[in-house]
Amino acid sequence: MLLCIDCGNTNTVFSLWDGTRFLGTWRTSTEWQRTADQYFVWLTTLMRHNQLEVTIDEVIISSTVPRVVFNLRVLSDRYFNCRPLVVGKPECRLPVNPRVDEGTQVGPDRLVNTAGAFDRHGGNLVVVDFGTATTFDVVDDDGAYVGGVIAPGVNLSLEALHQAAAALPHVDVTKPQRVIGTNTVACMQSGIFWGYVGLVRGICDRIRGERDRDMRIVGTGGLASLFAQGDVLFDRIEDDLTMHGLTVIHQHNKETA
Ligand SMILES: Nc1ncnc2c1ncn2[C@@H]1O[C@H](COP(=O)(O)OP(=O)(O)OP(=O)(O)O)[C@@H](O)[C@H]1O
Ligand SMILES: CC(C)(CO)[C@@H](O)C(=O)NCCC(=O)O
Ligand SMILES: [K+]
Repeated sequence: MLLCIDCGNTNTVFSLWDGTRFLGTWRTSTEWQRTADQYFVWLTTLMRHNQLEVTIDEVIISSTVPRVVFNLRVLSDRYFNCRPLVVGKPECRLPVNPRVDEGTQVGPDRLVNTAGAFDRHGGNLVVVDFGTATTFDVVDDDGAYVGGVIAPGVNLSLEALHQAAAALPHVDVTKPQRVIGTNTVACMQSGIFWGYVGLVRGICDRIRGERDRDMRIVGTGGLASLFAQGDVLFDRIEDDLTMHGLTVIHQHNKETA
């Protein structure tokens, strides 16, 4: 059984892949101090809760936080008796290598999203991922990551507004009924919601223009479906895109071993 670990700057997601489907997905906050023993107790408790009595013998990790990889390696080694495949490390082969400026370390989550989206939809895609940052990954017709856009994440922007301005409260992201807010919270929600709808629309239009061809847009991450309520932003929304990408890269490494 394969354990896929997607570690972002805010959250770390674990999914169990039996070769055909995901048996379970569990989320925890990303903390580099968390030990292998803590991960194991947490994971086995949840697996037992879901009546999953399976043996994990393979692990793949994508981490945008380098520090957490150490304890996840210890987890794999100590409890699952295997060496994990770590996306972005030289020993982890990608289906297609990225084409970016020399010396650029592309975020592993973006490489994984690229592999997952290309596997499902073929080339000429833009993957929009609403995580800690809002990222746009441009996928060429051969499946190569060829660059993209990094914008501040939605929750990060809201938090920054609250932190920087004494009179602005903490607000949740929702779709406001109107653009013109008549109270502080409504004004902030409008700025975030319609602001990000415009940001996504504008950037995707410009990417299409710059590439001079049609590009299909795939949305992923917790907030994709919320922003899709504001405009026709995506051709597809896929919540499991990163996890799917991890299984694709894992399979590729098995086949080319
Ligand atoms: N309406 C909402 N308002 C605020 N946050 C939301 C809402 N819906 C979903 N989310 C957030 O989206 C998150 C899931 O998004 P995702 O896993 O893509 O990114 P992340 O975990 O925040 O970032 P990263 O992957 O960079 O760690 C959840 O943690 C949840 O807090
Ligand atoms: C942009 C984030 C933070 C999004 O998770 C991550 O992909 C990352 O740390 N990237 C490194 C820089 C880059 O992708 O070009
Ligand atoms: K993510």
